[in-house]
Amino acid sequence: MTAPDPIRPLADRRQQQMPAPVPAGTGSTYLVTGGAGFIGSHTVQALRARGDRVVVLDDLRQGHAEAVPADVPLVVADLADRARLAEVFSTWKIDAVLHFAALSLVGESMTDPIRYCRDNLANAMNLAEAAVAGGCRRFVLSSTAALFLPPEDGSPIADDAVPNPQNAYGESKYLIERALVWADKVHGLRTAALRYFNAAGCDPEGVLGEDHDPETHLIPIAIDAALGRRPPLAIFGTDYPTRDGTAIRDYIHVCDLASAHLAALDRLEVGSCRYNLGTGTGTTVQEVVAAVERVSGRKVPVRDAPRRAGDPAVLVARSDRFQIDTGWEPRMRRLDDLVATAWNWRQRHPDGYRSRPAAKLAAG
Ligand SMILES: NC(=O)c1ccc[n+]([C@@H]2O[C@H](COP(=O)([O-])OP(=O)(O)OC[C@H]3O[C@@H](n4cnc5c(N)ncnc54)[C@H](O)[C@@H]3O)[C@@H](O)[C@H]2O)c1
Ligand SMILES: O=c1ccn([C@@H]2O[C@H](COP(=O)(O)OP(=O)(O)O[C@H]3O[C@H](CO)[C@H](O)[C@H](O)[C@H]3O)[C@@H](O)[C@H]2O)c(=O)[nH]1
Repeated sequence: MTAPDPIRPLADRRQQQMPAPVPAGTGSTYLVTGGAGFIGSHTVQALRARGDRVVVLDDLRQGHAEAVPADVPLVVADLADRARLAEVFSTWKIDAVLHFAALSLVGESMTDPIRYCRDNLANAMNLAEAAVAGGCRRFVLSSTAALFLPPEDGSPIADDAVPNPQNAYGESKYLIERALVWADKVHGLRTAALRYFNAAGCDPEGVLGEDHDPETHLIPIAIDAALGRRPPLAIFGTDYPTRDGTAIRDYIHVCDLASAHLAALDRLEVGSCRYNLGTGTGTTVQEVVAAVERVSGRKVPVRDAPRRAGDPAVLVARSDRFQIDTGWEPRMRRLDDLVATAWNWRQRHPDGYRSRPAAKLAAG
């Protein structure tokens, strides 16, 4: 590569094969896989806000080029493509990898477990191999609460709880965590496995949001049901042993997860680690519905439905160790505030990223 090309307009970026290197500057360069997706794009925003250089790799199967800032190189590639990965690490000097790109739906993993275990593990290993060959020493893995069999009493799950996945998605992430232990022991690739609980909400400015096709996550579905943009919300399970019979999750704001990644990158200077990331507060499906109704001022039409395969009754995190070790803490603690950010995004982008004009995007 010679002199950097100017960043191309959005329409061209979807076809872009290998963008120009980031211009030289100070600070680190981070490779964010899945950086056009929900949590990845918010993390790119946080990295850029503190002045870091970022390269995004995403094949856009779920992600959106519009979610990647115009001046951030976007490599449109599948992690299965090892030659492209090697090219990325030879084009840029990558200081750390943040690995978000994965198959990540609990329900789908219970109908296609082999694909989940194979693709998630193989793609992560392709990436780790390219990182090691490229001299990269830090790797942050998007892991999950689905690693755990929740305690019967519904108490918060600590970082040192023994993993016991209840679905193939969780198993695939545990396989990656295990394999990366060996990448550290043998190759010195330090890894932070961040087990997020339920990521939710959106950028408070309403620039970035959650836009999946199909959407499976509770809060955006409840919002669209309130708006009459989809059928009534199916409540998966009303006979759980919880305060109102619906399942309990720990909803953590996506911007708090993004800031946790910045803290984890610093934490990796000390060595490999694994942490649970949540708020420590459990919320039922019914309580989420009530919050959407308060924030939107609209009724959320609902219907009772059977439990979804692989769904535990209660998943709540203990993340005090991460807070003690790094000083990080979740800032968006009120459910209504969190839901309001998702509502704000939907108001401003009724059709998701498609609502956003490309010209405006390229500018910011
Ligand atoms: N959303 C949650 O509540 C949650 C909770 C725990 C863990 N996680 C994990 O966090 C990560 C990000 O989740 P998300 O909700 O932002 O998902 P997302 O689907 O919005 O983002 C994932 C991105 O990765 C890309 N991608 C997927 N497979 C790819 C491949 N083979 N090659 C290149 N790009 C690929 C997609 O196009 C998408 O842009 C995932 O690894 C997920 O397992 C998410
Ligand atoms: O239409 C819906 C959608 C969801 N739910 C319920 O709402 C809760 C949250 O479901 P989501 O689909 O929003 O999120 P999950 O808990 O299934 O999974 C999310 O968090 C997990 C960790 O807790 C994983 O990491 C996963 O990647 C991520 O999608 C669950 O009890 C689910 O059964 C419904 O009742 N109806």
